Amino acid sequence: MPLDVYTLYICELFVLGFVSIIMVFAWSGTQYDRVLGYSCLSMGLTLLAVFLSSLRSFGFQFLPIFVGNLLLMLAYGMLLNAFRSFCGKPVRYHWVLGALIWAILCLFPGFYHSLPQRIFVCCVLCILYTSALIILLVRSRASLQVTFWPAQFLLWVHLLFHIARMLIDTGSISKVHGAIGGSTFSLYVILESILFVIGVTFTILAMVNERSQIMYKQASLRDPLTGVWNRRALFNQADKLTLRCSRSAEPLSVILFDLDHFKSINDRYGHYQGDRILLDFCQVVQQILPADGHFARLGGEEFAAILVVDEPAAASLSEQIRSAVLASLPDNVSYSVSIGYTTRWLHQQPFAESMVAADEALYRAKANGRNRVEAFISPALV
Ligand SMILES: Nc1nc2c(ncn2[C@@H]2O[C@H](COP(=O)(O)OP(=O)(O)OP(=O)(O)O)[C@@H](O)[C@H]2O)c(=O)[nH]1
Repeated sequence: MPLDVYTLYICELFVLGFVSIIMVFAWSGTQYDRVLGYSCLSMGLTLLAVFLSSLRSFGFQFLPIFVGNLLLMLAYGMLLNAFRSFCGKPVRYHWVLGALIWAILCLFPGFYHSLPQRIFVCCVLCILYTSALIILLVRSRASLQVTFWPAQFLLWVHLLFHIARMLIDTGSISKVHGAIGGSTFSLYVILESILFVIGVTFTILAMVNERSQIMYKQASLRDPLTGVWNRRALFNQADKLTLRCSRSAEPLSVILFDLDHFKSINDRYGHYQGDRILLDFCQVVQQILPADGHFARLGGEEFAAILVVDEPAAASLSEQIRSAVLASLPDNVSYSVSIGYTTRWLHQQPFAESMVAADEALYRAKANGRNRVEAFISPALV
């Protein structure tokens, strides 16, 4: 059974209306996320463009040809803005370029009255916009683990369709009134655009949802002030490292840090300065620790690191950190740190026991005058 252009038209208007409503609800539900905001505008403009295109069957020329396609280019521009916002890029003039080119070309009667030329330019602009969306998607690969490939697939199908249309659609006038573009190829254009609109709507919703989930997950594992891992993340990581070390018979070292007399620093210089010292301390430690070390803020002015290194390496790193902290004078404020560490080779014991041992060493560092490094001494050796 051949596809009927009028039925497809109604389907497209219905689908566009429906996805526009979904987008508006999703946009308000996400506290007016910019990506969804631009997507709403894109859907709304496409709906208007398709409606104006249907006026061709009532004998209109200017509204479907000039205004309809102009709105379609603006809709692509809004989609570009949505993807740029997703990448964290500012919205510039790019989104209006397609519409501008269309408006200028329509000033030439030769172009305005030539269906093949209009189809060719429309295809080129669609290909350019879709290519830009693909490039932006590749740039945001890091924040898209699940949605990346479906989104790529969708955009590549759209791109290839328009390349094929450029080669196949000769612009022969359709005998059926009301076809988008007015050519016999219009049936396929409407069909593809219905599928693209549905696909792009759910892809954008999935992209925004995935990004939020990653953000919330990151936030639940990071310390909001310093940006380093928090206690929960450290313990998650510790479980993995303990398993790895027990399999490979590698040593696991735990180092605990506690800034000295931090209360008096807060009292003397203020809480804001105290925060700056916490940030400085994290910077100093991260410059010294090996890249595969895990460093976290346990709370207040207490920090911990877990590393797959033996005792001499743990002692050397601790000493380096202690002296680097002393030499670092953020805003000319001097501060110091007490450090306790422990190293274990056999990992039958839970990780929490290593924490208790390192804490015991830290307690001795404080008791012995602060600004020093102490190792855990096993009771069997005392
Ligand atoms: N500026 C700032 N201060 C904090 C933060 N979290 C905890 N503190 C302060 O850290 C101080 C910790 O004080 P104490 O536990 O008495 O320890 P201390 O003064 O460092 O003394 P010792 O550990 O014995 O050397 C308290 O005054 C807390 O208010 C924070 O996020 N920012």
